[in-house]
Amino acid sequence: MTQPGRAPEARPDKAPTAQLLDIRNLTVTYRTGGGPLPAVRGVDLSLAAGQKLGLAGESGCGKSTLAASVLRLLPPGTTTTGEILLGGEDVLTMGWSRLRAVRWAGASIVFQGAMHSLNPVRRIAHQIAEPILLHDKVSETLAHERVAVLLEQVGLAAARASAYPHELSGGQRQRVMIAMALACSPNLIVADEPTTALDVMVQAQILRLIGDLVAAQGISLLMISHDLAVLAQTCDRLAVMYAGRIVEDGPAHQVFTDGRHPYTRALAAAFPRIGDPSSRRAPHGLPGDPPDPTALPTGCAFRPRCPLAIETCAHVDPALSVAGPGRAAACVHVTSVPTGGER
Ligand SMILES: Nc1ncnc2c1ncn2[C@@H]1O[C@H](COP(=O)(O)OP(=O)(O)OP(=O)(O)O)[C@@H](O)[C@H]1O
Repeated sequence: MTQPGRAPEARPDKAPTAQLLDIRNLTVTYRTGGGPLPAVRGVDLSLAAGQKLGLAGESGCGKSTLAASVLRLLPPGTTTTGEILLGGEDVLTMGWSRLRAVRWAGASIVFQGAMHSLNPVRRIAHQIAEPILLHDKVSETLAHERVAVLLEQVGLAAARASAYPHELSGGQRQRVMIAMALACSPNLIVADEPTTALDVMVQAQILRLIGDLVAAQGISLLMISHDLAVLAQTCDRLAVMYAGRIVEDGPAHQVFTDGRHPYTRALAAAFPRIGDPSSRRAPHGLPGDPPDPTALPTGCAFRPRCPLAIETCAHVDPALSVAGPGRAAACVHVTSVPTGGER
């Protein structure tokens, strides 16, 4: 599906393409002891050059699986069908040497929990320099000069270059991960719950940092979170995922304040708006639980939790359809879901 996006910013060394990332009919099925587990089911999602797309949804809906697919980081035995076009090349079918070249330089990932992603016994300067040395084939001296620039960009003093990960705070470690993600000037950064486990103040700083850096450098961003409010603050566009499918997609502010799918509305109501004093209520969970991916209900997967479910919903699993200018939602009520206006 194609959505209008923010105009790409000037980036002399990278030619902007209409859709930098174009995911078509992606299905990902894990092999488990209990049989095949469909984690992503026929997803279409695209991202324009320079655009910031947020992907939201509750735990287990397939967000991380989708993120990992973009760089083919899924466990062996996982079946993936469809296409993931990155700059026009299909990541799912490219050879290993091309895939190695695309990782870091074409697209990079910032995972949640930097402590698990960083090597505890290597100084951070060496870890940030590693992808630069691997991809850009520059001298050690030049690589370390670039590390100093990157550290400054992510707000860390150059003196921290010699630190080991355990000598840094959680927020500082996440800044190191962002520096690594930027190291080879990728076209796309995928940030998978980049602020989970950080305190609220630090979360806001890190989100602002990611948003500012990608905007300044014209990098596209796919940011993943269960928190729609966080994504609405950082991204231009939001896609909402439920039980392995995209159920809504549209401009960030509109999706957050006036969701067209009942799940989007429930998710938006479950999180307060950051920095909005009128919404300082505790986040509350959605009633019920997401379905077991191996035993999905018939028809619409959201039906058992949906306040608007009707008989048709037991038989029809709706596809995404137009729900306004630049908007799409997958619900039989798509034209009749009452709009709530500003929350
Ligand atoms: N390696 C794996 N093997 C088998 N099943 C998996 C694997 N990784 C994830 N799953 C299952 O796939 C489904 C989607 O998981 P995924 O982690 O992609 O969701 P998520 O929305 O990112 O959730 P979270 O926010 O908790 O990370 C879940 O049912 C999960 O249990």
